[in-house]
Amino acid sequence: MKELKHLNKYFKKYWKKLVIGILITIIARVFQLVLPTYVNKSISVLENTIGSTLTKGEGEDLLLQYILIIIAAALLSGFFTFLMRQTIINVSRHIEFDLKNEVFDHYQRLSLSFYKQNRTGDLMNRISEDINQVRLYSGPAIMYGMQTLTLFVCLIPLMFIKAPTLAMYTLLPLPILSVLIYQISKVIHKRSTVVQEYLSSLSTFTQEVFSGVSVIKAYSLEPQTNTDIGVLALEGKEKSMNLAKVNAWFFPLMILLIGISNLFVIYIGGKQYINGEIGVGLIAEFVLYVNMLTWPVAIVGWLTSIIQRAEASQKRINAFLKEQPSIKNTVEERTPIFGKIEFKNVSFTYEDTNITALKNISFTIENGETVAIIGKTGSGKSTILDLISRLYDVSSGEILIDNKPINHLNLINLREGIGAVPQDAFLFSDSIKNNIKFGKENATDDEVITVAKKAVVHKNISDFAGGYDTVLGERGITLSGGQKQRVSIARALLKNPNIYLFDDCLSAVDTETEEEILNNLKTASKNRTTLIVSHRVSSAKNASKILVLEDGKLIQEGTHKQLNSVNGYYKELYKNQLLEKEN
Ligand SMILES: Nc1ncnc2c1ncn2[C@@H]1O[C@H](COP(=O)(O)OP(=O)(O)OP(=O)(O)O)[C@@H](O)[C@H]1O
Repeated sequence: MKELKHLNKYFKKYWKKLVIGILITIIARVFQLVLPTYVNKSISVLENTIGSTLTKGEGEDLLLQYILIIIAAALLSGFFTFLMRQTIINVSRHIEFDLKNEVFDHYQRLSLSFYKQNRTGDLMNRISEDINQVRLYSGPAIMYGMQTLTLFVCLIPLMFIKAPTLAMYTLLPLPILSVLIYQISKVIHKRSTVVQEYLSSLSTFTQEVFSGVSVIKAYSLEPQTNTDIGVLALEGKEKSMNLAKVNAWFFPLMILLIGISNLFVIYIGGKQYINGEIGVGLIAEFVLYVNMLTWPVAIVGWLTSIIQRAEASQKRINAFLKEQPSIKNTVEERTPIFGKIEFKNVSFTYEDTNITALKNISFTIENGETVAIIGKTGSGKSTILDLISRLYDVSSGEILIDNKPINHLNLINLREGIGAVPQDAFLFSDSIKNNIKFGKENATDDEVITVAKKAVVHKNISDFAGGYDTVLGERGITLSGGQKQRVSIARALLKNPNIYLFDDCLSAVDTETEEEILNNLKTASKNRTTLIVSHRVSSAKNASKILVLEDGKLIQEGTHKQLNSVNGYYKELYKNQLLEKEN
């Protein structure tokens, strides 16, 4: 129950509704108790009418009266049962909603490294399936628990008062039932955890298949994918069958033990009736009690299993809630940024792979300067941009923005001041307009069109039947790689930040369009610090400074002219790219 303490704050929040719900549960059960007593009384009326203690008319009147009482009590019990669900189950839905929001908010606060370390399927499972298990505890478990408790407290003493010997024999098999159900529930819990884990890996697998469907089709991997899913499905079938086998014991066992209890009532009650110790109506009353008690007794075992499952699920949820973002905003006051960037002996190692992506890098970019970063693939270019956005913190050395250590800046202001265009542009399943407006929610249509023109994508967008309202992604059209990159550039331009980070975002456009965009960027990013990561010299040559990286080290630094005048990586690259162009 240690893990479930996390829910106490929600129980406190909804305590009024919960208390009302519990009171209603008690009232509903008390009305239910009327039925057996009045069935007993009705049978006694029949006995007395046949035995001529009552006249036929009196008997019929009393019978009608009792039947009306039974109907009224049943209606009232039904009404309160309805109210009980409306309150307690409602509370559990509120708790589910709050917990989902809490987990989602927390997910959003966590750093990029958390997402690299955990599978998407697992993140989704904890926020959906695990929270659902917890909901069963916070609603149905409380409701059935209260029902059971009320029945036990009211019914068992009542039975002992009415017929102690009969009560003892009747109740004898019920603890056995409870223990058996508990044991079965334990096995059910174990096996359903296995099924749950399997479902989690199945959803991760299918999600990956659907996301990578174009690769699967391009490589004709459908048969292999089918075989893989077939193997997974078979494994799932076996696990579900194991669960079904143990589930199958649940109801037969219950019916067997109710049967035994009923036999006791009829046999022991019958003997007591023959001896004149009790009336025949009491036997009927006790048969009804047995049936009323069976489900609550079984539920004791079931509740234990629900609580265990909820505990396990809450443990998984708490594990993520305890995760602290590795990048934290420790500065409350606003620190708008202007654009000077300085790297001082910066080294950076990715914790998960232990790859040292940057080794002792130092450079300064003045406010409003345009700098290009060039280097072989994997040389650490994107890592430099990620460190400027503080997606990661340096392992050693220091980054200064406007002469202040980067971690002394308000993280939100820092990121607000940066317009980043990543290498693999990500667009949401929404209209093109909204995708661009992601950079500035309240932008006008004219502003959107202006930046789209600067990113040289306006014509492409206008050619679509839906224009800027064309929906992208799963629900709509797919843009080409170059179009995506340009929409992504338009998004950053709309933000109008003080620092632009363009990560190889012109790689999928032809050189003419590249030239046009670069010219537009020159005016758009005037007086804005701009970093352009590229493999092409054409993107870099006009920068006021070019940084050349190799294997995480800064091997050359200077203008196009300077670097071209000395032998080295840059001159070689320029020569090769010129040759390529001529050919
Ligand atoms: N999130 C990550 N986790 C672990 N290692 C990473 C991560 N991102 C990059 N790396 C590793 O760090 C090194 C530098 O990667 P980086 O992406 O900075 O290179 P790059 O110069 O931008 O390459 P490219 O030109 O191919 O984009 C590579 O060896 C890469 O495998």
